[in-house]
Amino acid sequence: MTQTSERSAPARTAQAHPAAGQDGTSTAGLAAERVRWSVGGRLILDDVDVTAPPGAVTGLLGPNGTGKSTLLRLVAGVQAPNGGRVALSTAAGDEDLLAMPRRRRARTLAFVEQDAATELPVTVLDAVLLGRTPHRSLLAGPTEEDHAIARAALDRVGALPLAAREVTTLSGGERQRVHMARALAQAPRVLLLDEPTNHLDVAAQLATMRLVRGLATEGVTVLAALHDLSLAAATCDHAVVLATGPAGHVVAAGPVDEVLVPEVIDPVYGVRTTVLRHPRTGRPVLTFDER
Ligand SMILES: Nc1ncnc2c1ncn2[C@@H]1O[C@H](COP(=O)(O)OP(=O)(O)OP(=O)(O)O)[C@@H](O)[C@H]1O
Repeated sequence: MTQTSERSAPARTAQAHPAAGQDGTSTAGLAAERVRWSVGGRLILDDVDVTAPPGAVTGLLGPNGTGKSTLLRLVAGVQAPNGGRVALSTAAGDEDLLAMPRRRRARTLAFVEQDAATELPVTVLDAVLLGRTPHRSLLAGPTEEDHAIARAALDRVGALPLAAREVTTLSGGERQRVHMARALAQAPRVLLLDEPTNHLDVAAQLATMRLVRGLATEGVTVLAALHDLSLAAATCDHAVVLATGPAGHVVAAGPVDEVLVPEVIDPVYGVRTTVLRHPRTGRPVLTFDER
C-alpha cells in the first residue's frame, strides 16, 4: 500500500468548477436507503444504506466483489434496484433521484465508471463536450460557452494538450482523465467516481484526489469507490465500508478517523492494519500485514 502525500502533487492552476449549483440550486446530499439488488437469483446488495453528506467526499470502501460498483450504478440510475430508494436532499427537501427525468438527473449527477470504454472514433474535446448535452436544447449544437467549459475541464485534469486526439488512441491513465473532464463539464451537484485513480501514476493520483477535494469545497457532493485505504484516509471526509457475507452490506460508516481503524478493517479485509499518522498532514496512513 502506498503512503500518500500531497507534497508531490504537481502544481496546476485550478479553474472554478463551472456549476456546483450553477442553476441557483443549493448543495445536495445523497442518501441511498435500503437498496437491494439481485442478479441470477443471487442477492448482491442487501438493504444498503449509504449517505454522502453535501459538499463532502465520501469514500465507498470494501474488498473486491462487495458491491461498490453495483451500488454506484444503482445510484446513478444505470441499473434499477430491486428495492429501496435514492434521495437527493437539499434545503428544499428530499427528491427521489431515480424518478427524476433523465435530462435533469444528468444535470444533477455525473458518474465516472471504472474503465469506462469509449470505442467511438471521437476526439477528446468532443467526448468532453458530451458532458454539456444535458445543459442545452436537444437540437442545438455546442455553444462557445460549452467549448470554453469543456476546455477548462480538460485543463483542470491536465489533459488539455490531448484535446485533438482520438479517445481510442489514449492510454488508460489519459482516458481516465478525459472521463473525469467529461464529468466536470457536466457540472454536477453530485459526482460518483468508481476507482478514479485507476491507471494513474502516483502524482496523477494525488492530483486527482486534490481535484476531488477542490470540487467538494466548491459544493459538489462526491461518492467515490476506492481501493487504496490510505488515499481514502488522506482525501475523504467520510467513509462507508461494505462487506459480503453472503450479500454486500454496510459494516461501518462515519468520519474516516472513526471508520479506518483496525477494528473495522481487519475482519473485513482479513489483514492486520497499523494506523500511523502522516507527519505533515496528521491524516491516518494505513499499513497492512497478512494475518
Ligand atoms: N451483471 C452481473 N451478473 C452477475 N454477477 C454480477 C453482475 N454484476 C455484478 N455481479 C457480481 O456482484 C458482485 C459485486 O460486484 P461489484 O462489481 O459491484 O463489486 P465491487 O465491490 O465493485 O468489486 P471490485 O472491488 O472488484 O471492483 C460480484 O460478485 C460480481 O461478480
